[in-house]
Amino acid sequence: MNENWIAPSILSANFAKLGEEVDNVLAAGADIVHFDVMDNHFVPNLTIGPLVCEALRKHGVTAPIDVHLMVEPVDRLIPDFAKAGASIITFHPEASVHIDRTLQLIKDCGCKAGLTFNPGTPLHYLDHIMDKLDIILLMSVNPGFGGQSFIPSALDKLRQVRNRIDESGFNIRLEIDGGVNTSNIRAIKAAGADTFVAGSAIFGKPDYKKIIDELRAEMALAV
Ligand SMILES: O=C(CO)[C@@H](O)[C@H](O)COP(=O)(O)O
Ligand SMILES: [Fe+2]
Repeated sequence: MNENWIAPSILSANFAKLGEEVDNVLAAGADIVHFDVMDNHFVPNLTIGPLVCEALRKHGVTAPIDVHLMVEPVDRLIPDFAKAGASIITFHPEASVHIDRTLQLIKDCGCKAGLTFNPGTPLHYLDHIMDKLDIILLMSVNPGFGGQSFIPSALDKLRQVRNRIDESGFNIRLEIDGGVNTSNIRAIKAAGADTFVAGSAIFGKPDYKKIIDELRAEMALAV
């Protein structure tokens, strides 16, 4: 697997042919599948649940599925997503009453666990739980919709989290989600991200291999 992961957000895919869309982005060089779950309560939109995750597995998708839960409450969906084939499950601290318990639940279900931060969510939620994290997801848009513009303050937040990860000594991936495209991925990489969600930037283009190659080429220029 590549060191830096490109994670197409299927929120921007054509849902009428989702299996084919996922096959195509993976064949084009994507590393993992980013799966946005919205409940019209925690965020003002409604998307897909465990049945769709299971359907992708039954369709033959073997790549890691990165489930980004934007739901509240969060705990009762975790076993369902694990059974449906999720590989990584992240949730927002505001959606869990007991963050440590929710992280442990994800791990007990056999998945990699992560915490997701909205642009305005403080990083103190990282205190005391770094040892339970496999991934930290920083949102660079407010959650709920694809196709929004990258919020520049996310770059400083990325640098802060990169420092915290490096100082902790734990092996934790750092994922960025929202408004990622060829014009900003170099700065995002330089700020410390290693996992790059991109929805509209990839599914909005006719040639998935061309855009994924372009994203990787830009990323490689980061210093
Ligand atoms: O979680 C979310 C939105 O809430 C994201 O995963 C978006 O779906 C990313 O889409 P783009 O901003 O890349 O179009
Ligand atoms: Fe997402």
